[in-house]
Amino acid sequence: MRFWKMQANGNDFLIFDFIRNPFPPSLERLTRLCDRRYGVGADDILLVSRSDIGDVKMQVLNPDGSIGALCGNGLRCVALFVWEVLGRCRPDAFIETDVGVKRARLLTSERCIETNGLDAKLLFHRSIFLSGRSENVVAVDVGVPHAVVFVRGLQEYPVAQVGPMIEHHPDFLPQTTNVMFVESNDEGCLSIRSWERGGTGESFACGTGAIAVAKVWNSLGRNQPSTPINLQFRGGTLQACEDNEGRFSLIGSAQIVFEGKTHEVW
Ligand SMILES: N[C@@H](CCC[C@H](N)C(=O)O)C(=O)O
Repeated sequence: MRFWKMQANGNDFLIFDFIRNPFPPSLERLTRLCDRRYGVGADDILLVSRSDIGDVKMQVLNPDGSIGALCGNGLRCVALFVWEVLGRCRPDAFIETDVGVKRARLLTSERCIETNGLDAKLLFHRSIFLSGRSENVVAVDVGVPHAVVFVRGLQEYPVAQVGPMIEHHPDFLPQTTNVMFVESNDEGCLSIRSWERGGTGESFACGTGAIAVAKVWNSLGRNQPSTPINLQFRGGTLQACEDNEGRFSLIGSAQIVFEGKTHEVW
């Protein structure tokens, strides 16, 4: 089966075209391809299928087989797929997700893609206790759940240890949560390391995570809504901006890395 390996700010995906492939393999077989040694390697699988209300529908499949209702970086990859692979007209793409139709727009001057209409809702702010430490966490719903944690010494922070503890913490039940570890410098610039739920682990960027952090930062009065915020991830910078109605736009890059075909006995 054909697939497209894509990346958006280092958050990498395998895209499968369920529009032109009438006999897709099982989801279990697809997720095995996320493995970086036994498969192709990807943070998530993105399934592109027909939509009655948008250009295409995007479904997000995590490496452990769970479903994500939205993927901020994935939206830009699917928009590029709609333009480059499906050959639809630019500069807009309307992508159906489990949390509504999102618009993507090519910004030719910057070779970037902007997505719009992304909602973020603050849920709770509390201290949570983990083995031997406690962290202040702000929970934000961006279609998928996020926990935003401000830390010091981000580059040395034990993301791989603390990430899974917060991901599976009982305060987030019945769901698990993505976790954004954030450090602000003296000038108010925000650096983020993202821990993604569902078997992904630490990723190089997270689009919905960028919006969660921007929402918290605006709600703390550290930035005026309608003023764009730059969020520095390991995989590069994403720009988020909240409009008057509290909805976000997100700007970042996306790229098709290569096209492949799985072996018949895979
Ligand atoms: N694994 C996430 C969905 C993917 C989030 C993504 N990387 C993004 O850019 O927003 C989940 O199941 O919540």
